[in-house]
Amino acid sequence: MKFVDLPVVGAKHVQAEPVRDERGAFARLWCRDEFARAGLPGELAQTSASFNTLAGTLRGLHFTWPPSGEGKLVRCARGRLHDLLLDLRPDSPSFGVHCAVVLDADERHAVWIPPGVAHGFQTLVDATEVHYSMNEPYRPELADGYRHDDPAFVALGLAWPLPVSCIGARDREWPAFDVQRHRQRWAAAQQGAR
Ligand SMILES: Cc1cn([C@H]2C[C@H](O)[C@@H](COP(=O)(O)OP(=O)(O)O[C@H]3O[C@H](C)C(=O)[C@H](O)[C@H]3O)O2)c(=O)[nH]c1=O
Repeated sequence: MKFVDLPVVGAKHVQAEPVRDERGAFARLWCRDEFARAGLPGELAQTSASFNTLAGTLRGLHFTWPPSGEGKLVRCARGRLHDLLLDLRPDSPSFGVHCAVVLDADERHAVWIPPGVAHGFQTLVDATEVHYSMNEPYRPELADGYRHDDPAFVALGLAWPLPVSCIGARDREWPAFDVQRHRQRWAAAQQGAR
């Protein structure tokens, strides 16, 4: 595997390196020691999958408050998707930075999303399946989100490749992002964890 830094500090594009032969190919998708050497958690706690019927389906933007240490390795298991990260960690050098990677099932690459970084994706073809591997169990009480088209993010240049064909009610109704309020909640969550 190759680990390529993304503009969001700590995020990586994890590129599979298939070994091909007459039968097809073989590729390692996760390795405790290789991940540890790349500075990523060397253990996994949960894996999940989402099944998305229509091209243009949008899920996100989701993140977790401190003290969550939940990072996500996101992979496209079928189809293609536009995978987007937005750094919502006020103490990060890349706070407010967003970036996106196209994940295609045929390439078998993945994206590592560090804890506290908002994640969303939009499917680019019908019947796209997304697999998640998390290094900590899901903690719903720390999970939160903002709208994919929040004006504050649009002002940062955040955009999506297709018109949204399908989006869940919760993802339509997240509160507006306010940077001061976000910073305050983040600091309070960090204090509460101490
Ligand atoms: C994440 C998660 C969810 N759930 C339950 C909670 C809901 O009842 C149901 C669907 O959850 P949610 O609507 O959050 O699923 P998505 O909207 O697909 O969110 C996912 O896609 C976005 C882009 C992400 O980055 C999130 O990490 C990931 O949760 O599964 C669980 O039981 N365990 C879990 O780990």
